[in-house]
Amino acid sequence: MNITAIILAGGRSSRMGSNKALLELGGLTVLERLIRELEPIASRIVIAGGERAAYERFGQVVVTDRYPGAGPLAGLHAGLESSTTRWSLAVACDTPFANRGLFRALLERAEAAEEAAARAVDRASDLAAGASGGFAPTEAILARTQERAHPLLAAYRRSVLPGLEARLREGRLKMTAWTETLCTEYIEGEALANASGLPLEWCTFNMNKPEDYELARSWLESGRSEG
Ligand SMILES: Nc1nc2c(ncn2[C@@H]2O[C@H](COP(=O)(O)OP(=O)(O)OP(=O)(O)O)[C@@H](O)[C@H]2O)c(=O)[nH]1
Repeated sequence: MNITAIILAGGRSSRMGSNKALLELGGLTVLERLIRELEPIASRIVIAGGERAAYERFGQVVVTDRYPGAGPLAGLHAGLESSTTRWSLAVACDTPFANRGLFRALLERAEAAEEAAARAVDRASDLAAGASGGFAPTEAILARTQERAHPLLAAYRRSVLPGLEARLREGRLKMTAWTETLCTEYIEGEALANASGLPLEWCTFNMNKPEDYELARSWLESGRSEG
């Protein structure tokens, strides 16, 4: 199944004090690391948000938020709007260790969800007209660790777009409040660690503050983070 990858790279990076997407780790910017990991998985990579000029050199599609200042939900919206595939991966530009193993696991779950949806449609057409069998297709697959679900290490079905846009119009911008309304599956615990080949704490690690960046650098230097 073809899948689009959306890297969210807008926002203010106010806690970091400089653009998180362009922080360097192991000789590459975080954005380049993510692109390298996504290229074998995704048919198209979209960088959502931020200043177009800052990202054009990476050779990917760059899209602008249609709801500027509305945060990650607006970035996901811009990316999904430009996506031409039924499912899209979404990843934050501040998760430096998200890797192809994790992305492949999300893609495989999306494929399984799509097959289940297709089977349900077949079953419904065998039943009396109008009967749906009560099946609700999976619309989102999220990584989840003990502390929380990670809506920006996830896959989304394009069908979430109208609901997402409605929330943006209403100014309801909290991402987890929105994902809780979706029909969601999770990849968690050992499955996450196995897929990534990384310690669990690294899989979803994101860098918000300078000390997080320092920690990521020290992990990388210790040689433990290369999968
Ligand atoms: N396209 C887009 N992406 C965003 C926006 N706000 C945040 N993001 C992205 O969403 C992810 C999570 O961002 P946050 O850490 O919540 O916010 P931030 O603005 O990057 O950082 P802070 O200013 O420190 O809160 C990162 O990948 C950001 O680049 C936005 O308004 N538009």
